[in-house]
Amino acid sequence: MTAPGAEAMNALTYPQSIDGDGLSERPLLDVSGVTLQYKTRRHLVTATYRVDFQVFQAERYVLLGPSGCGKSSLLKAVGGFLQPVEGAIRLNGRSVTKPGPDRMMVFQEFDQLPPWKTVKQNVMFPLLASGKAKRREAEEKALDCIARVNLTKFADVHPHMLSGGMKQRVAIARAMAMEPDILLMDEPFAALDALTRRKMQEELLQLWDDLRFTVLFVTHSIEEALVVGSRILVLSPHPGQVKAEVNCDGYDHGAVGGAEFQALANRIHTMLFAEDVEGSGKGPNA
Ligand SMILES: Nc1ncnc2c1ncn2[C@@H]1O[C@H](COP(=O)(O)OP(=O)(O)OP(=O)(O)O)[C@@H](O)[C@H]1O
Repeated sequence: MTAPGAEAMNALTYPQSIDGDGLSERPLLDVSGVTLQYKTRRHLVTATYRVDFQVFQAERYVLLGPSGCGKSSLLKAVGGFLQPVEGAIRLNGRSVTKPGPDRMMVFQEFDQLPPWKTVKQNVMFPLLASGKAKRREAEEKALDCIARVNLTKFADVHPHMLSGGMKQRVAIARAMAMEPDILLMDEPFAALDALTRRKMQEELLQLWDDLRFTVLFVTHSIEEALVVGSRILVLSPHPGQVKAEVNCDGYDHGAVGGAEFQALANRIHTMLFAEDVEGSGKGPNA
């Protein structure tokens, strides 16, 4: 991976191709002009306003913004759990209208694993429930994914025997077993202590190096976004609008203390809280 220069931080640069072959590549995920709202009995809450972004195959794409800017709502919408009031979401050219096995979610809650199932049974469950695999094939796939996240020794134990980080790895293995087109991760490491969080970030990058999956990752940590991501969508505070897009491939934990990393982190910080929303010209009430 190559470290980007400061000029890599071009706002709203959507590459035609990420493999440099000069050919235009269709985005895997195309989010176009998406406004998301919640209707409560008393209020209409606009969570995001006309958000555009595209994710290409094998990208680690990060949604970054302050609390309440609609990151989770965007992820839910890509997951098919929330319908945009305007705009469109397409995966592989097909409109997203409901949840599907091509998009697997990993949440931050540790309780996402049913405690009465062993690690192996947890990983097998979506394969069996979706009809994607019969028992034998599901078991093989599950054991393979469990091995990839280094939990082979724990395949037959129940989740309460595992640390938070290990449970998170099981959740990732379970999602990966489904071979989704895109992995949706909603602040998956937010509840972990700093050391485990760092380890999990490294493990995710290692897994990505091995498997080159596509991931859409939500965080409100600038440092995490820079380390985990290959591109970052910077969102404004509530309601979330696109501020800029940042290319950040090549930063790892070793880069964190460096001047270049800090300069980029500072620029993103300034951008997050700047008044203007780039490329919009219109507010949510326009
Ligand atoms: N189910 C809901 N009903 C009503 N309003 C909601 C609901 N879920 C989210 N919101 C509102 O939508 C806005 C965006 O919320 P969302 O959770 O998507 O933001 P976020 O950027 O993920 O925040 P955080 O980083 O704190 O998780 C917030 O104002 C929130 O209060």
